[in-house]
Amino acid sequence: MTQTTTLPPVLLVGCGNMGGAMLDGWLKEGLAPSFIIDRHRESVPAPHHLVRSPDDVPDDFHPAMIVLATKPQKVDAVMAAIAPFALRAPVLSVLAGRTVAGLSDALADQLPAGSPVPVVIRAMPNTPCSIGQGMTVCYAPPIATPAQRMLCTRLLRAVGDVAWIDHEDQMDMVTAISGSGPAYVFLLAELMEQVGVAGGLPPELARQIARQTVAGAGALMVRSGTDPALLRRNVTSPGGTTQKALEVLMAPDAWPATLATALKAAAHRSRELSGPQPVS
Ligand SMILES: NC(=O)C1=CN([C@@H]2O[C@H](COP(=O)(O)OP(=O)(O)OC[C@H]3O[C@@H](n4cnc5c(N)ncnc54)[C@H](O)[C@@H]3O)[C@@H](O)[C@H]2O)C=CC1
Ligand SMILES: O=C(O)[C@@H]1CCC=N1
Repeated sequence: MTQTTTLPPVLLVGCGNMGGAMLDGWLKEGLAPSFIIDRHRESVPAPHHLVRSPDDVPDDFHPAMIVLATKPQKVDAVMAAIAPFALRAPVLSVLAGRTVAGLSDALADQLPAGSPVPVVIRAMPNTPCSIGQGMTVCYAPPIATPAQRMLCTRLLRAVGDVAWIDHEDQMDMVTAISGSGPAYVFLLAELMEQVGVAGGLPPELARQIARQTVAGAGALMVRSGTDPALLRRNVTSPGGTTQKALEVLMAPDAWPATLATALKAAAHRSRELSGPQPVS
């Protein structure tokens, strides 16, 4: 029998691709009545409430967690309105780049002098959260309490795996790997399909074999618990077809160099996003 978890209420600010993926996962697990603030989303299922602005959230709503999931460049617009809620509940930010100190200062600037310091916890999830297969890495500053960290783990564990880091600067490389990573895997499926079609396969067949190969390989890695290097060797017959392809892909100036360059570019962009954002 499946046990239904009831997750505590959240105030979700921004419900696009990532906020929506987390919400999808939380809804499947049983989320207590929550408020979702988004300008574009059309509906959320009852008993949850969709509003267009933080000003539309009733003062007597007491979320267990405020989850920030707007674009990093758009979050400043909501800081003033969510600051009062940040006095009652910790803020969980999934924004790429934006640091705990930067977000905490931005919130504190909106509060009366002498107010308690808002607690901001940073997380980097990914879109497979929507099916409970996410990977989220979290960082909490020393002022966050064990209970607040546990609450983050509980919410994020409901939508996938969770890991914690002690050094916030590691979040840039985490973002490059697991935050952006699903896009690289989807690109692999896209490219294999395109090469298949260019090589003369019927498009439907090329699509089927590319997608199922990516899905099946990921599932095998997880379910077997086997090291991916061994799984790769298990496919590679000496003198066979795979070896020929891997000699191309694993050449030092091929995938090892390309992936390193790509991940460094993503991590660099994450660091850039921590700085002042242009007004848009
Ligand atoms: N898309 C992804 O795979 C991941 C995204 N993130 C982070 O999640 C955040 C959101 O990214 P996406 O979901 O991809 O963007 P998105 O553009 O799909 O979603 C952002 C949502 O915020 C809403 N929004 C914008 N301004 C608002 C405001 N003032 N008040 C209320 N809602 C507002 C928009 O209507 C939109 O639905 C970003 O900070 C990103 O760095 C983190 C991990 C993975
Ligand atoms: O592309 C981005 O900036 C966000 C962060 C990780 C995934 N999407």
